[in-house]
Amino acid sequence: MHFLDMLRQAERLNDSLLCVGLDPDPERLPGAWQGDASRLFDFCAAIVDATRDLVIAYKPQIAYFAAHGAEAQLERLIGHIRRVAPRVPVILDAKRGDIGSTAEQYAKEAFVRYQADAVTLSPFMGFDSVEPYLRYPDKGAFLLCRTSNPGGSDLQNQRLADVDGQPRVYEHLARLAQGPWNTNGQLGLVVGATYPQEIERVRELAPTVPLLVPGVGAQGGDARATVRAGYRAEADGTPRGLVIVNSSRAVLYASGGADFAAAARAAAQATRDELNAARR
Ligand SMILES: O=C(O)c1cc(=O)[nH]c(=O)n1[C@@H]1O[C@H](COP(=O)(O)O)[C@@H](O)[C@H]1O
Repeated sequence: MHFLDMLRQAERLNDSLLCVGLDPDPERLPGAWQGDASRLFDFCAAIVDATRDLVIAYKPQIAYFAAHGAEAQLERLIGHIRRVAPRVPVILDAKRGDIGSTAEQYAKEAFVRYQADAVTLSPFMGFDSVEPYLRYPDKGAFLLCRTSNPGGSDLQNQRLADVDGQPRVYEHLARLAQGPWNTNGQLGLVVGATYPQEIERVRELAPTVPLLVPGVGAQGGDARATVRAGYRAEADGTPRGLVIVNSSRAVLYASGGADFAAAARAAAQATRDELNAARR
């Protein structure tokens, strides 16, 4: 199934725009697991079990596993998501971006090794660094566009003097992702919840691509403003412009105690409801 169809299906199934980010920091694991990197799978699997009917997607961040030599736990975790939430897509947050021949290897890593449904990419090196991912016709690729961190504006907000209308870098990128780069409808864009006005601008320039929006919860982004700026429904209620709103730490570490999974569920439910309230 094409990644976009999978997203739409999960959105309907769980009535949700919430993506739970799986960023397990050993130092923040609950109770006796604290500091034990062999428990990353156990922790994340418990979070998935507690939230699987509340989410449009899961987004494991590869660095949290690779930093601890825990890639096998990431593979196991994605297998676990397949078993307990087979209709929820997995976005591998890898933020890759390299020349074509190396990108071929990264694409294989994301889509063959980890069996992810989509990946995050830095578009800084241009279209030939993105194209190898598009050779997997059912998979998605989210290009960093206007990121949630303050330093995102250092480059992304600069104007391009040589392009018609002198757009900002992120505006130019939104146009490319909606048009010439989106050869098979596989592209999405990453826009931070911390900048709702820029989400609105990206949605204007890229009316139909899915937007992955991190930054609610721990980074303080506004959930309602995010949905109002980025979500677009068709007349029959079918989403035309989807937003996938990620929250990681605010869900994962809602409690540091034995009730961590129940607390994660409550946090996820509250965020899902807040997002839904904004689109109705
Ligand atoms: O690509 C991303 O997912 C991403 C882009 C961005 O602009 N900002 C951003 O925070 N992220 C990721 O989204 C997650 C945010 O985590 P929390 O701030 O804990 O919700 C982390 O995994 C970040 O790496």
